[in-house]
Amino acid sequence: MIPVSEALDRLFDLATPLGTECVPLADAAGRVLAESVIARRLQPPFAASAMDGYALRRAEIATGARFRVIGEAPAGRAFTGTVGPGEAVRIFTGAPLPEGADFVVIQEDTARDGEVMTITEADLHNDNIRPAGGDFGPGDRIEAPRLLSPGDVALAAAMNVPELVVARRPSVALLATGDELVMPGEDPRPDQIIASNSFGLKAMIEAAGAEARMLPIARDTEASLRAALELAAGADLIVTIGGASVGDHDLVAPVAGALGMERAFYKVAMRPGKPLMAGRLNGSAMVGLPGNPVSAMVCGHIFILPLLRAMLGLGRAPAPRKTAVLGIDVDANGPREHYMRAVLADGVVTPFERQDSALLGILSRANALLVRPVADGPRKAGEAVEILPI
Ligand SMILES: Nc1nc2c(c(=O)[nH]1)N[C@H]1C(S)=C(S)[C@@H](COP(=O)(O)OP(=O)(O)OC[C@H]3O[C@@H](n4cnc5c(N)ncnc54)[C@H](O)[C@@H]3O)O[C@H]1N2
Ligand code: MOO
Repeated sequence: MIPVSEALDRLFDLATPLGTECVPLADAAGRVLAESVIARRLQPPFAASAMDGYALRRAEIATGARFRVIGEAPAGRAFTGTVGPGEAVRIFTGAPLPEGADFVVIQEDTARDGEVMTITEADLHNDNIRPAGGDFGPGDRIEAPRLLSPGDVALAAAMNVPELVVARRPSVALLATGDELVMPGEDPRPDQIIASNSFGLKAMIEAAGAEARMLPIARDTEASLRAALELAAGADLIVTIGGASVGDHDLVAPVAGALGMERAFYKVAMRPGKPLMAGRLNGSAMVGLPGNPVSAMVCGHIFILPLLRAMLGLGRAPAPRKTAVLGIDVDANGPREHYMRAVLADGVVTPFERQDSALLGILSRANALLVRPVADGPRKAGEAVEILPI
């Protein structure tokens, strides 16, 4: 068994760069920016009114002061004249500030009677003007690499950049193994169960910006497993599920080995997830997940997601952790790092009593993993601990 951090390092070594592609802005959110975006314009391109009101000269503002309204400036149509002494232009949010004006009085502080506007309350705190270039200017950048948020996409649009260069999505082949498995919706025999892991992992992998392809379930024979692994050829990452342990029907390691898998590691000091393996098979990275449903999903959080982020160019970093306050006393931990299914509420983390790695009901109710380091002593409620939001 090797420590989780060492397994992760060896896994990152399997990540090869994916190359890039160009996508329209409308499809860019959630992708990883591969080339920095460079603004092509000034924003705002002119000094603009931030409010609906009247543009005029600051020096003339006083309660009761009267102005002649000489024109209108809606957004998208500039007033082309100049505002002189005693004059104001009716202006709307987003419109260019007319020549001669250096202040916008909001309409709530005015009264209007025909062509005459009177200031009912002089408030000089805010000129209500957005300066030209106050947001960004030509050459300003959104730096790559970066997971594009909806806000980033809006910024790139405002920068007048219609297409972005992003990392290609990693392709992941998901291969469930086991004679006991049938697909959801099928009619299982009394000694069979429903294959659930590939569905949870597909959801997790696709949320991370990769493409997951579910292969047909491989049966517990060398021929079936070999045939399924051949179908996975060409994937950036092959993820097998189950058949990783030491039983007579656990064939993933021997079959992958016979097909030429170069092993990076097998067995990690973690709980759940001990029989995890990884390596390289015919140019693809390969991870063999344990079959227990919670083990597979926890290994997904701890290994698959960081690996995908590394492949996407986001760097070699473990799943981000946070600190929380322990809600109950917990016993000492053993020789494997323990990821306990837990509920995090208002900064307090409370692990479930039952931690069997077959319990998907508990995983579904959990929103965090409480991380217990190797050989950690007993901990009391109220102590600070590390957690991983899931
Ligand atoms: N003698 C030992 N036995 C076991 C050890 C050990 O060290 N010595 N390790 C245990 C641990 S820890 C785990 S985890 C499991 C992992 O076993 P496998 O990876 O070989 O997984 P399977 O035996 O194929 O399946 C385990 C369990 O999970 C169910 N399963 C498998 N695939 C799926 C799927 N796609 N969807 C839903 N459920 C699935 C399977 O039916 C079994 O119940 O080994 C322990 N044993
Ligand atoms: O490590 Mo197994 O993955 O505990 O259930």
